[in-house]
Amino acid sequence: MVKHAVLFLSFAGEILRYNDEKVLFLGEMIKMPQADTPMMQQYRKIKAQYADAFLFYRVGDFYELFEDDAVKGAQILELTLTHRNKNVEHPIPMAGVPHHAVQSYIDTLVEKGYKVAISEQLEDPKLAEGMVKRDVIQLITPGTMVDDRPNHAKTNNYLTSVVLTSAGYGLGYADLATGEIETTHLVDFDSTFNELLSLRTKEVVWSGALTDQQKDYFAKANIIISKPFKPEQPSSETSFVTQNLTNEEERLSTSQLIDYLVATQKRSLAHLQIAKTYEPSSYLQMSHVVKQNLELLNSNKTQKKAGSLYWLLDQTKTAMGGRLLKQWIDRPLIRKQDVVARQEMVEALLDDYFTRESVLDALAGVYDLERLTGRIAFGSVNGRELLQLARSLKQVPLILATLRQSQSKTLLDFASQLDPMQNVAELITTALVDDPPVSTTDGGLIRPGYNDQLDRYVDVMTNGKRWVAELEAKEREQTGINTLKIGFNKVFGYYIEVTNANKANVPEERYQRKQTLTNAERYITPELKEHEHLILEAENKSTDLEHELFVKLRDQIKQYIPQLQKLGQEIATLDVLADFAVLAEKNQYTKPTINEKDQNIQIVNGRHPVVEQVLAKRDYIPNDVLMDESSNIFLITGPNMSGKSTYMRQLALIVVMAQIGSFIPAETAKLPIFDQIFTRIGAADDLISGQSTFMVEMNEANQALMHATKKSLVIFDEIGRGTATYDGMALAGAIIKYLHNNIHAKTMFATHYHELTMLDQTLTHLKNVHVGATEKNGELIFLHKVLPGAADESYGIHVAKLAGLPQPVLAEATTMLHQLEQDQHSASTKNTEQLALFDSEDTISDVEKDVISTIRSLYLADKTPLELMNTVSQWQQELNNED
Ligand SMILES: Nc1ncnc2c1ncn2[C@@H]1O[C@H](COP(=O)(O)OP(=O)(O)OP(=O)(O)O)[C@@H](O)[C@H]1O
Repeated sequence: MVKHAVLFLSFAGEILRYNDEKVLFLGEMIKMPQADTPMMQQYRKIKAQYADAFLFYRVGDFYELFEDDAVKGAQILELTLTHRNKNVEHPIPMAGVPHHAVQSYIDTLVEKGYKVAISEQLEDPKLAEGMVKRDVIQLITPGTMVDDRPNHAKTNNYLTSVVLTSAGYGLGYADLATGEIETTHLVDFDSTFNELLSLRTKEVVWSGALTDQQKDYFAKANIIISKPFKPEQPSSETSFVTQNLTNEEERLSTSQLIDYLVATQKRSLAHLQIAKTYEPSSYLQMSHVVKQNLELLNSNKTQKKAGSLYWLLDQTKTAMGGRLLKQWIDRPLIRKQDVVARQEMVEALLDDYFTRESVLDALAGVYDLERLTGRIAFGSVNGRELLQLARSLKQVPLILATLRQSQSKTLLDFASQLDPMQNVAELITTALVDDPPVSTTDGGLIRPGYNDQLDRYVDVMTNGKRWVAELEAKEREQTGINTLKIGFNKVFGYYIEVTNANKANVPEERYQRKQTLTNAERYITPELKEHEHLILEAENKSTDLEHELFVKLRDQIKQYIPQLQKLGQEIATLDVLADFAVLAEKNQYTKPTINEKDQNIQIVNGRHPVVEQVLAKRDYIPNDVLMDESSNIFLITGPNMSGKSTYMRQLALIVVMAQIGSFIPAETAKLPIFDQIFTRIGAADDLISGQSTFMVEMNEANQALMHATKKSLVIFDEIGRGTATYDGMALAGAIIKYLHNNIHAKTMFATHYHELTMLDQTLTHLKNVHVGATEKNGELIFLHKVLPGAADESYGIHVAKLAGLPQPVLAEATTMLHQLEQDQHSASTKNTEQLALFDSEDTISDVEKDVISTIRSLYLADKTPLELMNTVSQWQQELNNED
């Protein structure tokens, strides 16, 4: 009995869940072997087209997952895994989510790198004959997810697309939320992959083959690779977006990108913009690793925004400004006039307190115009969001009026480009009420007076409701029942309700009993039903009409998408520049003078922008950076923790800030324009390529040696640490010499190898500097001041003391240090001689040259081990004879 009850309950559950399906069909489903039900056949047919996605299959009020999707989905989403018809031999696993909560489940899956295909019922199940038609209405993937959560608003989500032709790689990317599209062409896989990392893409549409190693790189970088969709005919969107592209790789990759968007989105994409081309070399180039090392967007430790340059700089008022600032940090400028144009705006806003404050106030009222245009294009915008658009547009005249009052030509010029688009604001505010509901289909959206027909319906409804209120009063009087009331519900419509206590006074001849409750009876009368009909009809018609009017309004605004996007970009620019002005004032930043004639750096009292915020400001010790031709390379020594890294990073961050147009943390500064920044900083292993620390170190050094120019900035922190001391020192020395003789890039090189400080005797453009520290009563005091010359002592033991190592260990280390210093005195003299070799190939004797050339030409496979030993012994003799 109990078993039967349980069975019944489980069927009842299914019936409830499928209450939108035909009952007859339900019966069929339960009786038939599951694999053969028409529904499962339909499911499988759809699933076959979306094999790499979770298929969310709509059944009534639920989205169901079946079979493998159900098993995997239940685990990831923590859903209860059930089975369809547990009695058959192979019950089908299933798991479901209620339709109203589906978004959070989709977000979770997509964030984890999966794709989700949404299969909807395409007809009303009540009207459908037989099987309800279903199909996928959208494929949501990591690169096409439009994340509307507020804390994601300042982040672009770029879908990328790559093609490979005989001429090289084409790369296109789009942010579906805002419609921005850019494209470029690149020569090799490495630079393409680096660009993908810089874009922080989660999904790349890739045509062509990939090696296992390349696939591995993508997997480690959490980038999923999707196959392109190849349409039979180019879509209108593709033709529109690619209309200006002449380069073949750029055109192909962008077409592939848009084809993918069209195929997955299956909805209007009217907000997609005409693709812009860009050259990575038109910006200050930094590899993804360099950006990470410099903590431009995320802190190295936490991988979060806090502690990064972006974190420091981002006080923008709008999400659009936040996204633009990120893009600027990713791509600093390299043309002086572009930097100066931004600086002029910052200066104008900084100098004019009134203008700045009024602009900031107005910006605070501006919503995300770019993303709103996306929602308008998709057709998913609601009344509240259209009003957000209108309210944002109403801020533009305020901004304009403020800018126009200013004395600054730069601000006046900026104002002259702004189109306030008040016609769009008017369209919206005349059509919509002040506080519309979220839904666009339930009425309550349109302002009275906007449409005559709608006003007439509203009249009927209000009159009808007034009539009902009057009827209630009249019935109370006639029956003498004071508690009589007229109510409404969706099932019974209007009814008269009388409590049980007053039942006896009901005029049975007029009232018709409709429903019995525990405490009351409900009645209807013919005249009440007649008015109900009128009211409901007007209500139905008015909600339909309101929706129709709303869609018309939305379509009207759709025509203005390009202008709205342009305005969004201009407001974002103003937002970031006003932000720079605010920071300049708050943090006492100064405008750097950009020099084009030479590569000299003159920073007086510079500060590290992030470290100075973290420390109490008065604790930060400013430092100069004065580098000219005669001092292209700074060799920096000093104890651990003294501030070597901070000093070097300070320069790199100041360069980035200057080239995005921001003012910088210094008293005064003259800076050249840098073309590239290279870094080797810290011991952060390269997680993506899985290389060892030393290999990463050498690779990064190699990037600089191969690609740096006179105009580049090279920051090397303790190169050579990852291998044996002399090995490392020799490599470090050779690298410095190569940079010095062949590249002439501005270089900062921090090292613990004291022996390297000798290089200043032979390398004329190298300058030793050290970060000062002093001892007081046996304690180490960091001065954090960068001073000329090399540091003369290693303070390792003092740092160990600061770290709290036990006293006996410190005492023992001190004794051993003295011992080693004595023992190694002669050895170090020899090392110095060895190092001198870097600069003295000429001092190699003829015998040594002979030995070297024999080693070079020796073909090892020809020799037995014994012969080799004899050869080596002969060399030894020759060399020793020479000594
Ligand atoms: N100019 C400065 N003024 C004040 N404090 C500073 C300054 N420079 C560095 N510091 C402080 O010293 C700490 C250590 O600095 P940093 O990491 O640059 O030292 P380092 O010499 O590179 O050390 P290591 O050789 O161990 O890598 C910083 O976290 C910061 O708190």
